[in-house]
Amino acid sequence: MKYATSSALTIAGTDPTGGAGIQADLKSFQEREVYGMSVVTSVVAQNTLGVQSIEHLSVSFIEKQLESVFNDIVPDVVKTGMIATPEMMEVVSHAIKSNHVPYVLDPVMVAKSGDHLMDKESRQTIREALVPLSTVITPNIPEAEELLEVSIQSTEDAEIAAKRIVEELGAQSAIVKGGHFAGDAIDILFDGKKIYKFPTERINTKHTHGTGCTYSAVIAAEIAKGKSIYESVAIAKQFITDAIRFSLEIGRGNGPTNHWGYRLQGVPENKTKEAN
Ligand SMILES: Nc1ncnc2c1ncn2[C@@H]1O[C@H](COP(=O)(O)OP(=O)(O)OP(=O)(O)O)[C@@H](O)[C@H]1O
Ligand SMILES: Cc1ncc(CO)c(N)n1
Repeated sequence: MKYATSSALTIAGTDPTGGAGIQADLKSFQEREVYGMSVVTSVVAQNTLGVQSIEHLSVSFIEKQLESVFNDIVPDVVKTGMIATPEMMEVVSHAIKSNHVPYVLDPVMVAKSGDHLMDKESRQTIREALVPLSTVITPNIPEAEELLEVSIQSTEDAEIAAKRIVEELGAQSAIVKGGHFAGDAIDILFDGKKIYKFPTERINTKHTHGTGCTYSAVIAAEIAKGKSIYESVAIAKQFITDAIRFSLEIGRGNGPTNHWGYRLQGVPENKTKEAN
């Protein structure tokens, strides 16, 4: 028997330790019961301690991978993460434009460890080549600051930033994530009409490697199923909160989130450990 499914394609870099990048995206798609596909842009030697080295695939080979996917399975959504150079952005932009698919843009610039994942020129190109194509863009505070060349110090600043990313840079909707603020983790969504706030209590943990990748991948998975932006963000916010709350004791640095954390809600304490 064949079983109908939605599908999602991530175009991003890798994390061989499985917490961020393509690996986090595929785990998230799977948890949300969406068929996951991936096109690799850069192979990153990284772990929970930081980034050790990066090798970019050639633009022509990225293009070949995109053709292999789109000539066979047109995804219900595309999500992009690490796209390191302007040339890579051009081929990705072409694939998204010619296939008219919903597009979740995670403008990955710097890893939690502080290592740069994108060169300086690309931070300019992303604004022109990718932001106007996005159904939703998911910057953290430093990324929103970089996109708009402003300083964001408060939730009110984040609201203004989300609006400006839509009205001035041309995204259809924008979520400015509050993970980098002190206090509650409040994400701000502007969907082109209204501002919505998604607050959660900050979980006191250092294990937040790959939170942004996981969050945007879940948003993408829900959009693939036809959910609204608001519903997709609400589901993703719950998912990432549980993934951080039940983060895994693995690795020697800032450990990964737990992609099956949401399944542990209500599981007896002896089977789980609160993150700390
Ligand atoms: N300590 C925390 N407690 C609760 N929620 C958090 C915490 N840290 C991040 N979040 C939430 O996780 C999601 C991802 O946001 P974050 O700002 O961490 O992304 P990011 O910096 O792009 O992540 P990364 O670059 O490491 O993948 C947001 O919903 C944010 O509010
Ligand atoms: C490949 C990749 N994409 C995104 C991030 C952001 O956390 C990371 N660390 N690595």
